[in-house]
Amino acid sequence: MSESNTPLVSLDDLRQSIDSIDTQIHDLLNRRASCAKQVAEVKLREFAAAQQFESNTDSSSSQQLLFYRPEREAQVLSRVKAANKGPLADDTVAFIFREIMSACLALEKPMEVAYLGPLGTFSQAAALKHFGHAVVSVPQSSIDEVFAKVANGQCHYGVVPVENSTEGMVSNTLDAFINSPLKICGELELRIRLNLLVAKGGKDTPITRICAHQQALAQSRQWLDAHFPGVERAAVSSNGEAARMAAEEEGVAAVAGDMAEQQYDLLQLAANIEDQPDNTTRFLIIGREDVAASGSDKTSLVVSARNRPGALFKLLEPFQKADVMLTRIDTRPSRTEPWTYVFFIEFEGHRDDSKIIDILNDIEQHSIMFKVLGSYPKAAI
Ligand SMILES: C=C(O[C@@H]1C=C(C(=O)O)C=C[C@H]1O)C(=O)O
Repeated sequence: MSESNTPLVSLDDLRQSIDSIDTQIHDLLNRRASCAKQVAEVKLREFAAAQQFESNTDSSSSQQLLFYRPEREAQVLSRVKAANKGPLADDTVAFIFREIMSACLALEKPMEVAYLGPLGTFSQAAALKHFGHAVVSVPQSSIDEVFAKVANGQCHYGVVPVENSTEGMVSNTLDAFINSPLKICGELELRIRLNLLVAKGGKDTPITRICAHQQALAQSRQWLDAHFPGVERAAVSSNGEAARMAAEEEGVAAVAGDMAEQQYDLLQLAANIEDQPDNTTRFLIIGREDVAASGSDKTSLVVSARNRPGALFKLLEPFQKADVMLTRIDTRPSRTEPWTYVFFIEFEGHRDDSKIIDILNDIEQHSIMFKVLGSYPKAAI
């Protein structure tokens, strides 16, 4: 036997080591959870004291009790990734800590997160990726409903798709922001893998209709043209809904992801049918409160300029002058009068940074409508 094949330590010894490490991990997890519970008590005390102070001074601040702190969670995730020495991958370590924080936070207060349902959509996968599996994810029938549930306080946060690397912006989400009081509290990206799904037992049934959300149909258009030319395609409210239809209706196939496949116990006829191999969707987290700076943030704003030459240049010039990186700009019809537009501008930095305060003041002077949608930590996982 060559030297490299000679076990240095016996299997029994290794398993004993693992058992002893597990005991330590277990103990540390519960010690961490106890700390998080104490944090909750401190937050409660500070909140009660602030309320008391307010009632004495008759001020009308709308201070909220905030258990969940997006900026702190982003810092924890960035720190563990930066400190990771392997052999586990940085992303793997971040996912594990994501779940640990989610479980700790659930001891403080289980959060309810609204997403575009039904069960099994990419929006639900995004909600669980961002908040971890200890949150209660609450399906909604439309993006507008997600906004409404958060705005009226029935859910703590919402998750909405905002752009896809193949298909571009999700106009419904951008339009919803224009009149919404909600703030952007976070962002995340999700790799979108699409499968062609039918009911179990439907392998030999001819496919007469292919259903999916319009984004998923668009993201797999070339594949569907090549493999199912002439078969009717129907855009439905979500991929989850398409999966539900495929489970119930003979001859219906759905284009949807793994979660929908499991949720409705479907049969996969073809995997990864998306036309772009790196098909990715970016989601935003919406909430009612502003988020403090994490040290690595983005800011989004919606602005409308006077219809005159150089107006867009005037809006963008302050970024160039201050050397601030723009990460995205979109245009939508203003919906107040024809041929007027609003711009969604997204850039690096937090609205409390002095450099950004100056830029925002400058832009506000050159705009007829101006709203900061929020400053939030850059995606950490
Ligand atoms: C523990 C805290 O509260 C929550 C739980 C966190 C955690 O488990 O690390 C981090 C931020 C908050 O969402 C805190 O604010 O520090």
